[in-house]
Amino acid sequence: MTNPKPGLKVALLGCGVVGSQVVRLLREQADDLAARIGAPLELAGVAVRRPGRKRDVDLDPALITTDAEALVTRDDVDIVVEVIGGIEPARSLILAAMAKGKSVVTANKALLAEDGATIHRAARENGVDLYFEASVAGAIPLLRPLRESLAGDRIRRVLGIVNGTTNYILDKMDSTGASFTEALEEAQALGYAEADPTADVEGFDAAAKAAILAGLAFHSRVTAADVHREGITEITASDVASAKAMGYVIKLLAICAKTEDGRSIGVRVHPAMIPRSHPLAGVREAYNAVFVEAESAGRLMFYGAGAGGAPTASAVLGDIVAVARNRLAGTVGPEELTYADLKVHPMGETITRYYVSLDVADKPGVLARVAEVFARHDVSIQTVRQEGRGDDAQLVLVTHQATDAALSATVQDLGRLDIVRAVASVMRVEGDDTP
Ligand SMILES: NC(=O)C1=CN([C@@H]2O[C@H](COP(=O)(O)OP(=O)(O)OC[C@H]3O[C@@H](n4cnc5c(N)ncnc54)[C@H](O)[C@@H]3O)[C@@H](O)[C@H]2O)C=CC1
Ligand SMILES: N[C@@H](CC=O)C(=O)O
Ligand code: NA
Repeated sequence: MTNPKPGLKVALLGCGVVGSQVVRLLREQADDLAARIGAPLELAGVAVRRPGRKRDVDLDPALITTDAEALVTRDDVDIVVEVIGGIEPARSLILAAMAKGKSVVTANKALLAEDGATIHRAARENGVDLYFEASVAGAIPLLRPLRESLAGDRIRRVLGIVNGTTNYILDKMDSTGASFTEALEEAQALGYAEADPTADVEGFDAAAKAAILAGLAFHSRVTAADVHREGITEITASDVASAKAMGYVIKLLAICAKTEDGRSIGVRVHPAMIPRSHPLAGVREAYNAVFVEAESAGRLMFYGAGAGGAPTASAVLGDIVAVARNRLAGTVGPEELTYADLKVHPMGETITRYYVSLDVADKPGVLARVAEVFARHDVSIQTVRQEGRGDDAQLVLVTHQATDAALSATVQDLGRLDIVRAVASVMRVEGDDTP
């Protein structure tokens, strides 16, 4: 095959789980990529931290460098692919590359959620591309559909499972009755969770993704600090069993929603019970799935692998092809739009439902006193289930919709009642309105 145009040179930053698969795919699919782009791609260099390390891919020693800054500013480099992760030196390297006119592809959700403003501004000012499909829900085409395919619609809500590790843990707890610790150990043994899994299990990874999704969906600036975040470390086998008994399953959800009046948005990540009939309930193991609800398109669901070297590299390669085509055409893709400038409202204003499990004294009048606390805060109860256990009983209540502030004030007051031995568990209930 002859290629009519000169090749485009790609500099790769980081050669770990994702980077090594990017190298493999660039190599294995070189002819297809050249045909699709209209010019060949050439790996100009690979910046690594430890050159001697054994990797999943063989690298020509001549391509390896530890001087990432020199690589990204080299005159012959067209596209920089950043798969190092973290804030620094990733941010400085991306900015240095853009200042030299290179387009950038990154999978770095942490950086985009913390300081996306700086990176997007640099792309705009330097007239270069910034593509980041791999940063949210790995292989799943999600950001490009939001930025491009749905550019003619109005998005109301984005709701999904965007962290594979926590979905694997919750799925194992649900299907085998395992404890959180047992399920986490399994996830680590299978390589889903990091040795330090804090970013996954405490919800930081999902919160960064929620910030990116909300920004794109609602054309507003949203950072990780704006996202209400709760992880899954407190979920017990007994919570999972109670959810099951009531026809629910517990999932870590990312929810980005515009208020009814369209004046603000809520962005939150927390575990929630969803009905077992909900499509997200069937998302098993480490898979991700995201619902997008738009005014004209209605409900759309995106499903697939949210993590892993090859799946994530697939999204990176898709971005490289798009950026390469843009460069050959002398253009750039759509830039970040924050014209709507919607503010993120506090969690207390969010409308949601609660599941509340109380250990109470098993004597007459208990239910009435508990119901009075709900009524005092104007929270209506949808269902009550009571199980006697000798002197004690367990009372399980599910509410109708109310503000999160009213619900949490209710729970606080319930804890003060002398007949309540313990507030055993509290969880939000979501998805009853989504088929
Ligand atoms: N692994 C996955 O499933 C997914 C990862 N991502 C994102 O992709 C990025 C890369 O993730 P992984 O490949 O999993 O991480 P990793 O830790 O396997 O690879 C990162 C590599 O960068 C190297 N590195 C660190 N500092 C460097 C420097 N200054 N110069 C050159 N190399 C340096 C590290 O030595 C390491 O080999 C992160 O932003 C991550 O959030 C996104 C979606 C899924
Ligand atoms: N740790 C993340 C990987 C991709 O973003 C996850 O488990 O989903
Ligand atoms: Na994606």
